[in-house]
Amino acid sequence: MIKVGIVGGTGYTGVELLRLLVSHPKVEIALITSRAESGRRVDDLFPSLRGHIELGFSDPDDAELAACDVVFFATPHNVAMRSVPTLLAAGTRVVDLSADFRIRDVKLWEHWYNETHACPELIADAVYGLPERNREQIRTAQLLACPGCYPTAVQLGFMPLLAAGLVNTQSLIANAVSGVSGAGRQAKIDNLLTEVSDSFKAYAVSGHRHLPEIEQGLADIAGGPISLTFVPHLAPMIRGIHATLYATLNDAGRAANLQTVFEAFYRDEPFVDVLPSGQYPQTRSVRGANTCQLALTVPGSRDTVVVTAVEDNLVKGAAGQAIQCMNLMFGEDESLGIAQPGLLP
Ligand SMILES: NC(=O)C1=CN([C@@H]2O[C@H](COP(=O)(O)OP(=O)(O)OC[C@H]3O[C@@H](n4cnc5c(N)ncnc54)[C@H](OP(=O)(O)O)[C@@H]3O)[C@@H](O)[C@H]2O)C=CC1
Ligand SMILES: CC(=O)N[C@@H](CCC(=O)OP(=O)(O)O)C(=O)O
Repeated sequence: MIKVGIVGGTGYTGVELLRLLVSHPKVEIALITSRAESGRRVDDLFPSLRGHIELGFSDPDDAELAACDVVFFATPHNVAMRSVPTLLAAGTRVVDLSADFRIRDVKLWEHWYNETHACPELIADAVYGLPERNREQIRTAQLLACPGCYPTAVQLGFMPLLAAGLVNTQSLIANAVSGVSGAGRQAKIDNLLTEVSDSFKAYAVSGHRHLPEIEQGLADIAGGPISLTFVPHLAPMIRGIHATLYATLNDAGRAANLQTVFEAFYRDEPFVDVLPSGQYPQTRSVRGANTCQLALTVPGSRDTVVVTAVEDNLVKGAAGQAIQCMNLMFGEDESLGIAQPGLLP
């Protein structure tokens, strides 16, 4: 059994890790931390887990965490990087759902996250946890940086086009829409029901923290610099991300059968589903599932290809992808514990 610790078990990604891991056949949850809820039973705070878990929350303690095989950090940025050196030295593997190790350029990270990085020397050792891109490196990773929720949808949507060199790399556009759980569980006036319901807005238009992460990933795929306009939006739904991606086709792109390109690219991927031509994905189809559904269209047979991509921000955008990576890291079937279809209605 894989002995698992979770730091940040009271947040939305933390409780999603719990929901999925309690029925994972190869996992024993050993430790779940929360500073605010230390001492309280997990199923008292989350009655949905009654009968599934007997543990209580405890304060984070690196020595106790180091007794686990793997520790998930479902914490804000600037938390994992304080513990990672100790855990790695003890031989404990780390899956970090936060942004601490996602960006290779430490100065760029410090600029966007407004912090000094606590262990810049370890950033180069971190493997970016997008299995569709880095599967082989993930298998041997000691330190895994899980992608952000928007970056997962945007990279999966653009990847087949960039990998095959079918679009202009300097004029990419991503309009992405998130449900409110993307902002986490902490109390904020902006996230009150009365503020977000029956409304829709763009935010961080001048620059979102996920922009450098997405640009880094897309440049790796394209094999050279790219330029992206990324506009996130908030929609009155609990879970889900819908990304609408635009790219200008080059000569090779105009000549290609793009539906065939996408289907071939993702044919062997268990968690990326290319819809048949003419269908468009909906967030409701992937609620609770580790699936990213994609569709592509060239409106009016002109030069712009439009890709629409959906995922559950808490599953393929966070906890599900983290478990997919853990499965790879421990030599298990990649789909173990995360193969459930979406919840409907
Ligand atoms: N929500 C989403 O859709 C996604 C989130 N992420 C990333 O995952 C991480 C967690 O997000 P989310 O679950 O939404 O966050 P939440 O705000 O919902 O939860 C944060 C958790 O971290 C704990 N925590 C906060 N500060 C510390 C600290 N200094 N030391 C130890 N524990 C701490 C909190 O518990 P306590 O304070 O009691 O210790 C709480 O359990 C973030 O980095 C986020 O950016 C990534 C992809 C998607
Ligand atoms: C709706 C909403 O507020 N979403 C969050 C997503 C942030 C996130 O999860 O980002 P990191 O993992 O990089 O911290 C936001 O836009 O800030």
